[in-house]
Amino acid sequence: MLETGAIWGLTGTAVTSLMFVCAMYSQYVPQNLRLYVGKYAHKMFGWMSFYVHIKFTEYTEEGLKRSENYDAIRNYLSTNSAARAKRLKADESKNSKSLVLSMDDHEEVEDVFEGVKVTWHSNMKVSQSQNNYFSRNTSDERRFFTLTFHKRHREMITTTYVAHVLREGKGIGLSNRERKLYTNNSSKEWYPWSSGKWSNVPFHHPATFNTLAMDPGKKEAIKKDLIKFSKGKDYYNKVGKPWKRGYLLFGPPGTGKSTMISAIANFLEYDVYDLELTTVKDNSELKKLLLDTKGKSIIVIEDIDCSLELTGQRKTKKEEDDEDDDEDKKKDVEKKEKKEDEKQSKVTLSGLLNSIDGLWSACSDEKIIIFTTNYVDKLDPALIRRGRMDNHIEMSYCRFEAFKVLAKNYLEIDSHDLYGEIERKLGETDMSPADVAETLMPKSDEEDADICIKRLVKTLEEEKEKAKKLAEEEEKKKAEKEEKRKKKKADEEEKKKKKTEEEEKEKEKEKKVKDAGENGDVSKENGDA
Ligand SMILES: Nc1ncnc2c1ncn2[C@@H]1O[C@H](COP(=O)(O)OP(=O)(O)OP(=O)(O)O)[C@@H](O)[C@H]1O
Ligand SMILES: [Mg+2]
Repeated sequence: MLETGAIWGLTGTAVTSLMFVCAMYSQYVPQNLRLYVGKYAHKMFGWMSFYVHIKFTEYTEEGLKRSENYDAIRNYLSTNSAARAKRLKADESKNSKSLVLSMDDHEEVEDVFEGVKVTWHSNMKVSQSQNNYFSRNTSDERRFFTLTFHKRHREMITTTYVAHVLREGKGIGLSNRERKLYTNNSSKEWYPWSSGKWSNVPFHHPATFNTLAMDPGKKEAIKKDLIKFSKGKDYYNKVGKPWKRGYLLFGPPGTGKSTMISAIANFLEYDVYDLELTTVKDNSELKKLLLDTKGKSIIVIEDIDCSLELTGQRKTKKEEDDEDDDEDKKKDVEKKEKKEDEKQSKVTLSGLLNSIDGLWSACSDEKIIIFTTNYVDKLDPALIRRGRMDNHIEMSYCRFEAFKVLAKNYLEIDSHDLYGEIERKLGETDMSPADVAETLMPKSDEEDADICIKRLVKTLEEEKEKAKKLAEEEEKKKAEKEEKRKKKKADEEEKKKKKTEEEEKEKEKEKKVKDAGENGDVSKENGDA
């Protein structure tokens, strides 16, 4: 029986000999031969082994683009199996809103799927590469996951399991990602090395459907519509419709159109693309911008009536207003308008419609497009027809139901003695939720809910008075205008009458002269005779 000391001695000798053989092998055997031996040794082990290995690399073949599959697997493992790993790595990814804990390099975890056990290894290989620019060697860390399983499960693992891991991992990545607010750059900045067509910042708007003040029934209907849309991938496929939905938000200023967009983005966890049409040069630029948007996003065009000359009606209105002005003034306005038109983008209504339709038919990703406007009547019907803008939502002045939400948000109260009076007054006055919210907000620590509610009652009274005065002034102006119009008409008729009289007089005069001439001729003829 060997003693412990002797065993250690023998082991040490064996290890030293092995190291010596390895050193000799790499020193004296040519590299080509080593590669050859390595290749066949690998093949032989493959034949003998019962296990299959699949490698998923961090970067794609070209080495430039990060592999989406690698990230999906990392997400999957960090949620499902990484808790079992002994060493974890905390990644503070640029696009992730929280820390991602994943397996550290050279760790291994097991996963079980439909009763089959598989093993995931996380590997890291350092390769030396020549940096041409500085003519020096740099080391390059390449990471990859290896999936190992018994070869009798090959069919199930390569199809069902891998698809399951990628799908789950992508889903986890989406819910974990930091959402973005994108704004379009002018085409002068569209370089690959700069921010490209869109610049982005993290999207952190706190608005939610809970804080949005509007009719509860309407709010629920919108939420249901959004849920149905976001889960409707198969349904849209089945009916042959691109997976998109258009919303038109209209209403007076300060009624919560922009707030609603943020609430929708937070509800669905979508990115927001805020498209500023006035910086888009032409229709083709618009198309490129829209095609460069990702799925699970909302594309917003705010104040669509101001972004483009979309309607003929607006001109008509201007013409009506200009009716009373004198010619010089009219010419000045026309000149100014022409200059502004030249400065504006060349995007046209048909260009916008084509881009929207073309975009959706080209890429059927999960996208919502939202237009907002203060004047829905001014929009061309082609722009807002169903199919393009499927859901028309009116954001209205603050009524009692909306007020209750604001009072709960801003003052944390559900009732007050003055609620009855407020309900009546809100029905008589058109005050926007933005104004009500501002009045309700405590302006100092000393102000409590009671003070703020009383201030609102007072403001509502003032607003009612103001509206009354405004209506009276409007009425007066209208009457004056009507008077002016009637006077103008009477003057014109008087002028016309005078002109007709003068013309008649002139005609009579001419007739007399003619008659006199004819009589003169006749008497002359008679005299001659
Ligand atoms: N319905 C609402 N619910 C909650 N807050 C609101 C609502 N409407 C307005 N507000 C408050 O008023 C502010 C202005 O509202 P918002 O910008 O959404 O109005 P808008 O309809 O987009 O106005 P505009 O037509 O001028 O763009 C918001 O920051 C929000 O605090
Ligand atoms: Mg707005």
